[in-house]
Amino acid sequence: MRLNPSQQHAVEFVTGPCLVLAGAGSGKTRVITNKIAHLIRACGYQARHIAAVTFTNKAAREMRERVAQTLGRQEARGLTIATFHTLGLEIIKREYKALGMKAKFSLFDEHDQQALLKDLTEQWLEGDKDLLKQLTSAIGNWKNDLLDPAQAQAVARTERDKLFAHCYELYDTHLRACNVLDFDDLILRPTLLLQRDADARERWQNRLRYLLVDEYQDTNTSQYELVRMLVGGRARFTVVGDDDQSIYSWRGARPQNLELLQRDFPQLQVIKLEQNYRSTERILKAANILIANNPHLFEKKLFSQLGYGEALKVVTANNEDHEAERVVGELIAHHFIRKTRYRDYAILYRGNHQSRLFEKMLMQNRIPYKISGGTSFFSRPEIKDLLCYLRVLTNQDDDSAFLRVVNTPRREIGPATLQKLGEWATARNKSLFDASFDLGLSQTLTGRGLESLQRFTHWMAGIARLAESEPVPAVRDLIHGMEYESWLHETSPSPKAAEMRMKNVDQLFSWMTEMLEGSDLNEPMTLDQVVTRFTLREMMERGENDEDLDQVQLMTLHASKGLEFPYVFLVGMEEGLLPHQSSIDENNIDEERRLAYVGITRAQKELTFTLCRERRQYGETIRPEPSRFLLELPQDDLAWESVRKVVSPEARMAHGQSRVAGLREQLAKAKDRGG
Ligand SMILES: Nc1ncnc2c1ncn2[C@@H]1O[C@H](COP(=O)(O)OP(=O)(O)OP(=O)(O)O)[C@@H](O)[C@H]1O
Ligand SMILES: [Mg+2]
Repeated sequence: MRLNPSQQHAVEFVTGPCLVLAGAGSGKTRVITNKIAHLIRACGYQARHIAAVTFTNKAAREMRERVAQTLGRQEARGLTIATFHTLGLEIIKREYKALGMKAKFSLFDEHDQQALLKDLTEQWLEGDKDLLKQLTSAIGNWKNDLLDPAQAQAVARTERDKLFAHCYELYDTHLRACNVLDFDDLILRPTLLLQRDADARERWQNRLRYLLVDEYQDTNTSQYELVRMLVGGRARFTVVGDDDQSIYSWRGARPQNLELLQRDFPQLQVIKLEQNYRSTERILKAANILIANNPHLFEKKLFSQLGYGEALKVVTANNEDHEAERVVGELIAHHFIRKTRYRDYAILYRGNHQSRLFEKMLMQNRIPYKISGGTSFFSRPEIKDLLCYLRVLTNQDDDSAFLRVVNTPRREIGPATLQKLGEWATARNKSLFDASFDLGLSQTLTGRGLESLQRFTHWMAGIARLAESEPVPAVRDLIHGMEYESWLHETSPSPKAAEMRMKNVDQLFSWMTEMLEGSDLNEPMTLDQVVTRFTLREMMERGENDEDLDQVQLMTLHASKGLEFPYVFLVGMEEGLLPHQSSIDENNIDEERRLAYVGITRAQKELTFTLCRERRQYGETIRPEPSRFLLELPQDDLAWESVRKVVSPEARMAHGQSRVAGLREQLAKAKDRGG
């Protein structure tokens, strides 16, 4: 792969510590992948002696692919390309004895961690959510700063911090006793081990002889220390980063680690890259002007030669439904007219909760999409449950859906009953649902099991009959009659969680209603069609290796780091969302500006911002101000869509319909042309 002279220099400098400090899209990640190949091909390193660390699993996967393309799978075998956390886990797995752990340990996710902390601190915090949150982040910060409970106690100043340090001690004791690790332990434990155990340190320095770190600006203290321990005095490493893209200070990331590096490794070679190969000049100019409003540790320049490019669009929507409609509408038209792939588009947002309506619009319009990072609506357990009910409703031969719903919520239909039903049905070549109506079934099944089973299937059959003529009331009866809400309350960790889940169920119901009855954008559909649409979506969620599929990419700004897309929609450009309200309150606008910078610099060819005039928030309708970042951009390069005042619902309907008709016409034309 081609490299410019500075990149070439960064790749070929292998005799000491190396820092590549450069702006977005300047080829830092490309330097890393090329350098891996160079180390193996030209410097005699074996692949198993090289480790490259990235920030997300997605980034690690991409890097593995890029390297495999250059080197081939054979030569790349044994190479470590991992996130900090998976590298930490790898060390722990091999060093469990030195760590004083048992071979079998388990990992706690955030959920487990919260539950344990809540139990342990009941007498002090009384389950107070805010305090629990503060405690969790205090413990996280101490761990990221490599402080054990005693050290935390020593640095605690306020009464609150002293109490928190005490809780940290209880928590730590508990984890150790149960042989459990939390997320932060994956870095903390190996780092402490390498600090104190010279043998272990030597083993790892011998094993990993060259270390490369991408997105270095987001390392925190413990991660930096892990790097320092792994590279040792030999200091054979390359780290690349951009202080303007530091967006994890809330997890303890310290851009000052860039300066520390210079202090700890005086022989550090610092290389700057100045050409951006990703974005049009206009996109890059906007990004540069925005980020110039932040204070800077390092001077950086960045230019592009990819042409000036199109103006950056700003779309003002009436509300968040309209925003999703506009984005998806634009995307479809653009896709057909320009004959692009769906994977060329990304919809980026500040918070996970913003994805929902975009999902809905994409799903309704049958556009394949993929949510990275957050949980998609369709992979939530309550939605899967309900989908299985709907599958049974529309296809009584669907045995696997039947098995999922027959005892959810619990109806005392046990495994023994189901097994006998299964044998009976198989022998007669019937579906489980049909077989449950057989009179002869009482020969093999008796008592409560049979009674509950038949009560269930009769009830479902009744709903299915109603669904043939009146699907909306039928589904309403279904949700009501299955007593799902009380089941959710029994099985959810908290009343709040149960409420959230029920809200999701209601949401699915309202989407279904809209699809069954038709809307501005969609013809009415049959229940079969709606269920098939949902099921397909849910199946796609389950696909693991779908990186290659042609899907629109949805993700948070945080998750988009390091990636690039030809066409980017940056949505929710409003005060309160981006910058986020909590950062406005804490006067932490610089970090939000870096987030916006990361978002803008993901775009290669075209960038569209959207914002809403009105937005629902905690049950109220608010009228947000446009994001200050929009106002900081060079206005000559922005194309603000002329503001239309569509007020009355009739006018809005008429407008919606004519727009959709226009869109349909455009699509038909595009198709005629062979699109
Ligand atoms: N010398 C080059 N010639 C042509 N294309 C290049 C060159 N260097 C990098 N690129 C391309 O430019 C794009 C950006 O590169 P890369 O992702 O490595 O940048 P980066 O500095 O890591 O960006 P970020 O800061 O967003 O992580 C990629 O598509 C890459 O293939
Ligand atoms: Mg990169």
